[in-house]
Amino acid sequence: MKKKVVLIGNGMAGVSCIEQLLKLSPNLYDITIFGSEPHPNYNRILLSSVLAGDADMNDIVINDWSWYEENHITLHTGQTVSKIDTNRKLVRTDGGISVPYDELIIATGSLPFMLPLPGADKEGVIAFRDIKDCETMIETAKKYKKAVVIGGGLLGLEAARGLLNLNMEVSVVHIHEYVMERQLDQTASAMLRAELERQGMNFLLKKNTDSILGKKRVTGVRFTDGVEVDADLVVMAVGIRPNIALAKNSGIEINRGIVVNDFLETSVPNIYAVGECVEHRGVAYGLVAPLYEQGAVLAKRLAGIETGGYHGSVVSTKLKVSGVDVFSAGAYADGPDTRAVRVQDDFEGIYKKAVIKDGKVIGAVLFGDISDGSRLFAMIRNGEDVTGKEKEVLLGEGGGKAKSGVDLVAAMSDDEIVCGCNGVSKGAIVQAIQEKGCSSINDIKACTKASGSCGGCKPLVGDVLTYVLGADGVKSVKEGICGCTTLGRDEVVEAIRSMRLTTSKEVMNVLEWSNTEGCSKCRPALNYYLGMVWPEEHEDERESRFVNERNHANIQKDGTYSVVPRMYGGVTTPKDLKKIAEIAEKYEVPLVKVTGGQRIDLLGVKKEDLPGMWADLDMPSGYAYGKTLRTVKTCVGSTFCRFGTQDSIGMGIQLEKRFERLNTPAKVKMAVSGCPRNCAEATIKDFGVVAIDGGWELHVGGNGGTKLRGTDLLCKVKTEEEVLEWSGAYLQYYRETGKYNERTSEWLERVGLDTVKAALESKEDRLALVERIEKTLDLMKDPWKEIIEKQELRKTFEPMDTQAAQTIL
Ligand SMILES: Cc1cc2nc3c(=O)[nH]c(=O)nc-3n(C[C@H](O)[C@H](O)[C@H](O)COP(=O)(O)OP(=O)(O)OC[C@H]3O[C@@H](n4cnc5c(N)ncnc54)[C@H](O)[C@@H]3O)c2cc1C
Ligand SMILES: NC(=O)c1ccc[n+]([C@@H]2O[C@H](COP(=O)([O-])OP(=O)(O)OC[C@H]3O[C@@H](n4cnc5c(N)ncnc54)[C@H](O)[C@@H]3O)[C@@H](O)[C@H]2O)c1
Ligand code: SF4
Ligand code: FES
Repeated sequence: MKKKVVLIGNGMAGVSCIEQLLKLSPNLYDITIFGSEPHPNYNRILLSSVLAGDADMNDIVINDWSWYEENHITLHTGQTVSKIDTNRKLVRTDGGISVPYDELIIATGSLPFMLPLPGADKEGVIAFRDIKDCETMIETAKKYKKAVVIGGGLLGLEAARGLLNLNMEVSVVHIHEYVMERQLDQTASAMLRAELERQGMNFLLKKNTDSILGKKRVTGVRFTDGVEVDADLVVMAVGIRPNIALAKNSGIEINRGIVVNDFLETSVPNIYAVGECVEHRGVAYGLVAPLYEQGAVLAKRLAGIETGGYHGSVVSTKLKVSGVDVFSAGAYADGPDTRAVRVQDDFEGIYKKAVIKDGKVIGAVLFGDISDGSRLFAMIRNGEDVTGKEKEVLLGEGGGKAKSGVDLVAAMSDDEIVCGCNGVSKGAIVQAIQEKGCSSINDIKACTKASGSCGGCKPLVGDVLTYVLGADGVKSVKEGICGCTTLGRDEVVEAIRSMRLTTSKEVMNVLEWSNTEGCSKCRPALNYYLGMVWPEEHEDERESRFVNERNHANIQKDGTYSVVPRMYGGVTTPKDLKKIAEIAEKYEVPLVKVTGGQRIDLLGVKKEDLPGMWADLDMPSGYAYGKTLRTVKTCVGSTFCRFGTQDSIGMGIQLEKRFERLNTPAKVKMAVSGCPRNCAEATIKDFGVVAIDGGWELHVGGNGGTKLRGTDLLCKVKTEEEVLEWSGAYLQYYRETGKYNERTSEWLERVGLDTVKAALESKEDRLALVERIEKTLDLMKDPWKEIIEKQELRKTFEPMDTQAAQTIL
């Protein structure tokens, strides 16, 4: 009869150990696994990517249900082991299941540390540890606006970025002056904070939380200095504690974690422990790479294969926030007996530091350019002597660094881990290249999962490829528009054009999307690109749009909507005002507000009231919700103002009537000022028109939002017809070359003003662009009218549908 091995904890470390064991000795044991969570084994690391919208829950499963079946593993999910009877060698769960073991592995992970604050038990106060927490945040963001993340470490910052992507306002509360102080020095930390602030994160530094405010649900946070901030959601990310209660109650020796020796043996015979619950040589790890190393040693031990044991790990980390490159490894802090080589380039926003002690690199911090990360990490782990060539560690000699990445790969043993997040060794990657024909980082990702999580090992995976195939044999890697494809925006649009693809399904099939359903990132993008290339042939895929664009109204924090009717150029009439007032009364609208774009906003409307209200209003949609032309703001201009040189109202109305309903990569705002005093603030708009003597100045690429940008002058023209021609050509060029979700301010910086000017310079080119934009504009219909008229669309606004509609994305 086979011996019985039982694993407590269906998480990353324990299951990885079982995977290794199955590889070494597939038939040695009867295997039983218990997991408290109701899911099969998944990649916890990627919860940050799910929250940020870069991955779906399906993408993060490491071993699905069938894997357990195929390997004859008995899996009990939703079962927490509550007792280990070490005398009778039995485990018992809270659900009443009792199973005997010959060998027992405890891999219960960690518990998030929840600050024991008054009010911490209120609704809306959560940790970020598992799928449930991630789902709670996604759901909360649909209804609420303000999030406070307590803790500016890796987890807190990744949670904050995800919540920003979910359109929440996010404040990060940190107890120290510098965020990520456990991984970064002050210079790198300050650079990181500046970048995250630019992305829209708000920081409350040197703040100690005193209490959580609110009745049943959280409404705010108070600090010990008396300051209070509003909060609809509080995420605590202030560290973790090894989950040791079960071991403790079973008489197993614990300290901070479950104490193990180099062979992962606990104080009780036949009981082992791996993962975050473990304390080895006084260290409890909180990153997966060491846990995989522990698992590999334990697997050998259980398989009866000789092993030198586990001797501890040096760790490296990379923050998984898009647009930010931060890397930290080893002992990064300066000490009395350390010296450092530093490179700082304020122009490019790059900072690199290698800490050296006794001739060896013992730690590194990189910001802005982390391409040296894996090379430095290998040097730290190998303990290579760099005496006399310390500067070359970062600066290189004659262009080359002390040792190239490929040299370092050559010196690595096959067992050494290249991808810490997924536990992939150099040997496994070499095998995938030699036996499965992998020749790019993406091939390796598909075959072995290496580089698929934090991405920090990409340079090292690249070095392994170069080491095996030579520089010419490696296919270059590019980032796809989302995790479902390796194709970039231009390639996808080109394929849509040349292969005449007209639906998202076709694109995903023909271009071999890895996830055949797409994800929340690519689905709306494809819908836009298809509509842009094939305005007549492509049928708008309503289900691919975000909730606001599906419902043609802006969802508010309490789940109600706001209604903004179109008012061309910000001009209204007493008749329309009376009508709006009556409708506001009829539907008991709680708030009527004039917007920044000179429109009237009716806030707090129930979803089921929307179609009726639109019908009563009988006005076009103001599109206050869409990736389209929002408003054309105007000043009073020459009609009334004594400084006005041109009719800015008339010009604004013409522009708005012409481009309303146009789908654009991101929202577009316009303004027209009647003279250079610029009362309509045209120079912070996507397209701003400013009247001058004898003509108009056309300004482009402005943005008054979080990433403030003043416009660039595109050109000066004389007539209103020219304004319409240039604006049409400009918008169409943006539509055809912009990335989905890219505002004109970002697009202009990417493609360059000179490129745009060159594209619009000749009248012939302008007219061709105008002809294409007109073709699209001719097809646009008012969405409110359409919903009022079509019963099947109207139905989706009935109360029963609310839940179903909201779970689509
Ligand atoms: C959002 C997020 C992002 C992260 N990003 C990174 C990253 O980029 N890089 C990195 O290296 N690390 C990262 N980490 C940390 C990494 O996920 C952990 O180090 C790793 O998951 C720990 O593995 P483990 O198996 O020890 O514990 P876990 O993965 O927590 O697994 C333990 C499992 O045991 C179950 N369990 C506990 N007690 C019992 C019981 N009595 N009976 C049955 N089941 C039980 C738990 O429910 C859990 O499912 C991240 C963590 C989070 C939360
Ligand atoms: N990219 C990655 O590698 C990654 C991402 C997420 C999580 N993780 C891991 O998950 C675990 C949990 O992450 P974490 O960031 O919670 O842990 P952490 O211990 O790394 O950071 C917690 C942070 O919270 C701060 N803090 C403590 N008390 C506070 C208070 N009262 N108010 C405000 N700030 C306070 C600390 O100064 C610290 O910087 C860690 O092991 C981490 O390594 C890793
Ligand atoms: S921009 Fe000039 S024309 Fe327009 S309101 Fe201001 S001062 Fe008058
Ligand atoms: S180390 Fe994170 S993906 Fe490889």
